[in-house]
Amino acid sequence: MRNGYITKRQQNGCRNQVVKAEHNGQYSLQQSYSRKMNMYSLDYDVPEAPCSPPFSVNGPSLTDVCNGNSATLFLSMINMLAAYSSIINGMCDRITPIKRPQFIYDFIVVGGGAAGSVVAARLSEIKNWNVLLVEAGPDELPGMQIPSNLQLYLNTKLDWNYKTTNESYACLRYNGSCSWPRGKNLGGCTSHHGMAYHRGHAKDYDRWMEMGNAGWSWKDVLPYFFKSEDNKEIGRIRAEDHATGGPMTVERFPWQPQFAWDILTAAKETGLGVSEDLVGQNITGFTVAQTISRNGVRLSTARAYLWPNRNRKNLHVALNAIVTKVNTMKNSSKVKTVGITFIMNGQQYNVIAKKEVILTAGAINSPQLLLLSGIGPKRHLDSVGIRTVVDLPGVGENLHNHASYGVDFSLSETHIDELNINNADTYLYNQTGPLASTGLAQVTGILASNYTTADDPDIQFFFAGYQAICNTDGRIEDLKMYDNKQTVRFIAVNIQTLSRGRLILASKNPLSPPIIWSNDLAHPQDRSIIYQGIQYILKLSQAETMKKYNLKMIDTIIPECEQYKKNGEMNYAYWDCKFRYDTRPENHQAGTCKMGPSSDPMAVVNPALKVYGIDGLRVADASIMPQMISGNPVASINMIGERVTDFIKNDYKVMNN
Ligand SMILES: Cc1cc2nc3c(=O)[nH]c(=O)nc-3n(C[C@H](O)[C@H](O)[C@H](O)COP(=O)(O)OP(=O)(O)OC[C@H]3O[C@@H](n4cnc5c(N)ncnc54)[C@H](O)[C@@H]3O)c2cc1C
Repeated sequence: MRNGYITKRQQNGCRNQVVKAEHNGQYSLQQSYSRKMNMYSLDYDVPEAPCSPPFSVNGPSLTDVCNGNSATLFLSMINMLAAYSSIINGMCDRITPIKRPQFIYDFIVVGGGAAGSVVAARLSEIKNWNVLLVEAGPDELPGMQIPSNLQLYLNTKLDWNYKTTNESYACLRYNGSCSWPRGKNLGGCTSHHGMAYHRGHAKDYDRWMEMGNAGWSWKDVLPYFFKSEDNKEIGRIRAEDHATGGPMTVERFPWQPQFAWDILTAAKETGLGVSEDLVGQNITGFTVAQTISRNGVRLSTARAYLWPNRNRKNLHVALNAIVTKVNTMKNSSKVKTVGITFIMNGQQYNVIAKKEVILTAGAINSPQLLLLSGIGPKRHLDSVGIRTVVDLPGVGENLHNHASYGVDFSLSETHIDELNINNADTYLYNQTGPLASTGLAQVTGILASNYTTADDPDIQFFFAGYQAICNTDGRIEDLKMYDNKQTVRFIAVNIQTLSRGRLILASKNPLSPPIIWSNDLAHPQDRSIIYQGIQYILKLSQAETMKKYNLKMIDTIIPECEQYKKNGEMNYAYWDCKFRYDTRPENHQAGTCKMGPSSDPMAVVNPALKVYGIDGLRVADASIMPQMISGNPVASINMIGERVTDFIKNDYKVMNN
């Protein structure tokens, strides 16, 4: 039976059933929980289905990523039921990885994240093109599909675990080293991210055009956002701003805590404004975000683009396969891409790309791979003993990210754990309730500081709290509880970063992480924008609607910053110090393989995303953005994936067949 597995006890007609199997892979924990015994039974049958086994993917389970305590059995039950649910875990829809590659492909795509999944899926639409997608990590795990588990698998082996170094203006509490998590699995960061759907706005892309990138204006890119989108909320939001029928489902989570709606009321009361749709008519204000999810289940880009095409004979996916080099050949004055080298299951493969290699390994790994392949600044390559193939000074430069600061408030209400038996039961049964959401992380807002105008806003707001997540014992940054009270976090993000850092190789060992220097917050305007965001946050927290919660700001003491307080007053100098000590790097890194015209000596790719000075090699991910867009970037990176495949199809004069 494909869906809905029956337990042994059900088959035996036993009254005290353990796992109540529902239709279509939906389950209920309710009757499996013996209140008297205060424990769960783990009695179940393995399904007889022509699908991959639910635990075929090796990786941490919920019990591994949560703090081991009395809830262990409860967590392992959720993990198991999620794994066996075809709706949540989709074991009948997943791709089957190859055991070994062919010797030659038409196209090789490196990295299966927000861009790579799109590129591999779209290229393999052409039946006579053979496509290999190579991903360093494994497939996504069952527990990752539950929205409330946002970030839960970071800082495990499914994370590249990058750390920046030598920061003078950021993360000073951690000796100038910021944590930069990056997904190392099929889906890349889209299997870990907050799922908020945003596109930036018209001015972002028009700025790219002004930098010399013809064909990237808002008018040019909008059709590609539409191509990937399947919006489920047309009616509540305007049809002309959205599209249906694409692979990326965009919806709202089915559950919001009351506090989420109260933030919107507070925004109205304080004149900060509310928007029904931040990518529609009103690009500023506060809103409950639309999310990239499908019926209450996370929708990574791999799930959206690759899973439906799992049966294509011309699409091969290699997992746990780390690319170590792009191989090139010099013929008179021309350099040409030959293929790649990668390591899978301890074995090294050299695979040829007949047409092109497309790097979609993200803002850290794409430039790292170029450098390892001898494409980058000659002086740096000489210093690590790599022969220069193309002297391209911009590789690894122009690194930037969004940075933010979060203010915590404790509420008068007692903390209630949203991860409880009833909510888990609701989720497993019909993918609704708190587990089908990210709590307050689904609320966002966008406003303009006094450096800009409302049509080009530069501050975004995120929130945290009311998330049905287990205790990770500090492995990821948890919201702390104070006096057993509910706690919430209001975060102000600068979304128009002026500071720039760089990334270089630590050595020529492809498995060593690069040296990353973000230089976050070095530009005073970047800190000043966050400060203006904090003033909006304080205003919001004092709104009439918020009074019932009796919000109390938790002002964590940073000894180095106390000197700036004047008569206890939290002035600009004090906040400025706090931003530098307790910096919150967002996860929107970009710019390290900058797109630009040939006249720009720091450009790495041209507007068709071809790497300068070499044939048959493109980069298409967050690294090509000359300036990160002013919002959450996944939809924009999907758009880049859609665009590059159209560039390629045009170059080869092919139509989909
Ligand atoms: C915790 C978190 C929350 C976020 N929240 C949001 C949000 O709510 N909304 C939003 O829009 N964005 C969000 N983001 C940002 C967004 O997820 C990233 O910007 C986006 O996924 C980057 O896309 P990419 O294709 O450039 O890289 P990735 O998605 O990271 O994909 C790169 C892939 O390449 C693989 N790879 C790297 N090197 C190699 C190699 N040598 N060989 C083989 N494979 C390799 C990686 O393993 C990875 O799978 C969030 C990110 C994080 C981490």
